[in-house]
Amino acid sequence: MLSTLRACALRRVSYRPANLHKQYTYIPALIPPQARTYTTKMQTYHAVSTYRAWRYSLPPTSTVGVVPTMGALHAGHISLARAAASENTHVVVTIFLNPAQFSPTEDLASYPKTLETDLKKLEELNASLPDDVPGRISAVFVPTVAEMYPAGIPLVRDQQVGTFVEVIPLSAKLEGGTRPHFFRGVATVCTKLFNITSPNRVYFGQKDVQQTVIIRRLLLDLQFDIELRVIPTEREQDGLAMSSRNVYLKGRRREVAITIYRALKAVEEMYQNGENRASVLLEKAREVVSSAGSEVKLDYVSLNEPQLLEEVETVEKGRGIILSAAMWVLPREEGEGTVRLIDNLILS
Ligand SMILES: Nc1ncnc2c1ncn2[C@@H]1O[C@H](COP(=O)(O)OP(=O)(O)OP(=O)(O)O)[C@@H](O)[C@H]1O
Ligand SMILES: CC(C)(CO)[C@@H](O)C(=O)[O-]
Ligand code: BAL
Repeated sequence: MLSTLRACALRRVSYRPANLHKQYTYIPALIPPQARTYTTKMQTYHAVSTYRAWRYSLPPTSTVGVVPTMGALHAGHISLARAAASENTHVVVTIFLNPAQFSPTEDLASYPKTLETDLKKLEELNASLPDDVPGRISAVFVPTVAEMYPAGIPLVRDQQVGTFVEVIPLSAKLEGGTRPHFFRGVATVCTKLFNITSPNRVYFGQKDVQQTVIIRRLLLDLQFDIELRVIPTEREQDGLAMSSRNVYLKGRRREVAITIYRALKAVEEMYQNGENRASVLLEKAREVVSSAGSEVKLDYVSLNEPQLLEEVETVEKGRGIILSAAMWVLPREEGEGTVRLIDNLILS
């Protein structure tokens, strides 16, 4: 097996589990020492042309793992970058607050922007990675809106011109019910980012589970030669999924935010105790959220299979059924906005 892997690495052929009928495991020694980049300084690129000049200068033995983000980095993003460093010679983090995935009534204007701290966190990660980790963050791609959308990008869909990517009907389900514009914006920007950054692998978080299902489909349908990695959700001590938007939650609102995770865990426990009817399981989640009072409101809770996101009536073992929910934390004081949280667990 080792020689097969080494041959794959040297020919820059993807090492796919399907080839080996085995679960993927990373073996650091397979990355040739000459392709390692410990001493490379992390560079920030704002233009597609300068990024590409760097990307095309890499030796063919290099592998590039890309972590797309909207910035305001937290431990969840860092775990994606760490995973990318563990199996690529170069990690590229993209930071782009993508207007196309926001509706005119959403929080594009107030979304946290912390570029300086973000870059510092990535430098710190680089410094903390042990020697046997083959990759480092070599590049941070921080494009301007004009660079990504040369024709401009008004938030009103009817006013948008240019090329857009839609993954149907997946994009209309779950999150798409409340955010119909959302996945068109995500699929479009990810297609652009993949074309620009030329990754071998891309890293997405389980927290945005529908996004991972859509990206998997997009990679397949548009024939991208890119492997998708889905990284487990990083959580706060009480279980709240880390999210850039958590900075909006202070005091009492932070306390009640945990309700979404409690609801999912209550369903998981019920399932583990033998209940597998979706209607009963989902009712349990609704009960947990409604008993938390009027400060939170459930948007949806759903049980879906992981390929087409079809709703299921019973949770069958071994299918990786997705239990997902979205919940609003309502304003308490003048000037506060509603905060929408999402979370999910896989019932396996
Ligand atoms: N808690 C987390 N654990 C693991 N990955 C995460 C976590 N939160 C976000 N990610 C992943 O990081 C990537 C970039 O996400 P993004 O920049 O939108 O951050 P976010 O915290 O999800 O922000 P938002 O508050 O807007 O939802 C996505 O693939 C996302 O799934
Ligand atoms: C994938 C992404 C960076 C596209 O803007 C965004 O949807 C996110 O951060 O999850
Ligand atoms: N990670 C999700 C990005 C968004 O809500 O726009």
